[in-house]
Amino acid sequence: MGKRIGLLGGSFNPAHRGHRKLSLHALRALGLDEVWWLVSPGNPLKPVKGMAPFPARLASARRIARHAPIRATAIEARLKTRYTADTLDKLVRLHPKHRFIWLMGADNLAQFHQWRDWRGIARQVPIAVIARPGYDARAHASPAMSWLRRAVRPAGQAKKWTRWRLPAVVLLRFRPDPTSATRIRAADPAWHRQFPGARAILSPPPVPSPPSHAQSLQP
Ligand SMILES: Nc1ncnc2c1ncn2[C@@H]1O[C@H](COP(=O)(O)OP(=O)(O)OP(=O)(O)O)[C@@H](O)[C@H]1O
Ligand SMILES: O=C(O)c1ccc[n+]([C@@H]2O[C@H](COP(=O)([O-])O)[C@@H](O)[C@H]2O)c1
Repeated sequence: MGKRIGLLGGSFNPAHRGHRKLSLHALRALGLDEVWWLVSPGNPLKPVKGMAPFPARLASARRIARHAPIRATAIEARLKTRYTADTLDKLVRLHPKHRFIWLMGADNLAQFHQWRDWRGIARQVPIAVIARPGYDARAHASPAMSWLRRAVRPAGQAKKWTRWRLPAVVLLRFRPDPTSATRIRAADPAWHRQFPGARAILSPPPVPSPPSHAQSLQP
């Protein structure tokens, strides 16, 4: 049966309670069946330096997602995609009965215009933007938002997102959570060591590739 699924892409370097809270809020506000976390093999706009190994980031996401309708996945590693537009193309074709909505924090909306084919993404799936302390003004003034402004839907109609004509954006506001992975890394740069087999990537590998075991990881 087709499900209503929220997709939260992220580096999860590491995953934290902000990810969990925004996902639980989106589940309620959008009437979702599940949220899938797409742990990125490598955000095209972020440096490899300082990025913990994929298995440690995925393991941290699985730990934070426990006992909730949230699935921390290696979908992008399995599909061999890094750009969101490519991931969505493949996911929509792989799961024709499911309905997908893209979730992002306000910081991501502020730089959304730098993503490959961002207008195409907005025409492919609705987008729910979750308020984030310190970023909301920048997100509202962003180039992407000036294009998307006419596509904004009232938050009171958020549960009707499957019926919206695209592009469509809804801004979700709930008690803001100031947690960030940057702060967690600053307090504990070796956070990934708590996950067996985790190694810090201190310099870029010659050919970036997903881990060989990624094929066996659950969606
Ligand atoms: N506290 C938060 N409130 C709202 N959105 C958040 C929050 N934390 C993360 N997000 C959103 O979750 C997604 C994945 O975030 P990511 O894994 O990059 O975490 P982060 O804390 O933003 O990391 P970093 O500090 O390394 O940039 C992004 O869309 C981001 O905007
Ligand atoms: O497709 C792109 O061009 C693109 C550029 C930057 C970020 N993204 C995606 O944005 C999501 C959030 O990334 P991050 O690192 O801010 O957590 C994650 O799914 C990335 O793959 C995608």
